[in-house]
Amino acid sequence: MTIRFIAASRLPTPWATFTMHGFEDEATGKDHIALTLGDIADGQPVLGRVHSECLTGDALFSMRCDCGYQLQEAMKRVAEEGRGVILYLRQEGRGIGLLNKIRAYHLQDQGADTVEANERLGFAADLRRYDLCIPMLDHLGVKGLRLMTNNPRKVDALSEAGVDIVERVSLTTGLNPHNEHYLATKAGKLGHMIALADFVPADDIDIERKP
Ligand SMILES: Nc1nc2c(ncn2[C@@H]2O[C@H](COP(=O)(O)OP(=O)(O)OP(=O)(O)O)[C@@H](O)[C@H]2O)c(=O)[nH]1
Ligand SMILES: [Zn+2]
Repeated sequence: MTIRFIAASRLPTPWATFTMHGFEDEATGKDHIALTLGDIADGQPVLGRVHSECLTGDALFSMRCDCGYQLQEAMKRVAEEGRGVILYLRQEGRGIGLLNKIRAYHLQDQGADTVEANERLGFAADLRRYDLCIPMLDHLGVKGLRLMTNNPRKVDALSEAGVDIVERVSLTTGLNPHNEHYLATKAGKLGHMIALADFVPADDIDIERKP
């Protein structure tokens, strides 16, 4: 696998002005990005998130999942700390791609849960890989992560790939009537370490895009 660094630029957001680093995966042709803030190459563990693309949640404000809320919260927390990294991986739909995710959503509209829908389409529940994080983090000089996630498989997969996860930081936000069942399935079938009672409800979150 060859991940090639292409270019970096400023990325002003409502929470901080991040540096955006663009990478290309030469094997798949996919591009991935990292948002960074502060000095993350000083050898100390870095607050971080490894976020999988969810066009519907991240860009279209979908309430079916918690992805957009988690991304916003992760960016906010990194900004508050003044230091951190967010790897944004183009592994849409847990690796099945956008159009297959829409197929899966169609099955979910008819009653399947998120895991059953993937299986009915002939996919495993989760096809993501995390080894591409290693060259990205190496390029950025990150030595260890305090990783914001509720997904134990992500922690294991990243550790197995060679990322030093020094701590798991919970990221429970964005609960709403449309994603309650989805989140319960993640806890029940995918092993996510979440209890619905811990969630910050979506109603309490501002989508802040003021200049
Ligand atoms: N196939 C499929 N993918 C989904 C569905 N809902 C969200 N996704 C994708 O799931 C990915 C996010 O994964 P999640 O399981 O929500 O979260 P996670 O990254 O495993 O764990 P956290 O770090 O706790 O957020 C993104 O790529 C989304 O596009 C769904 O119903 N079906
Ligand atoms: Zn999502």
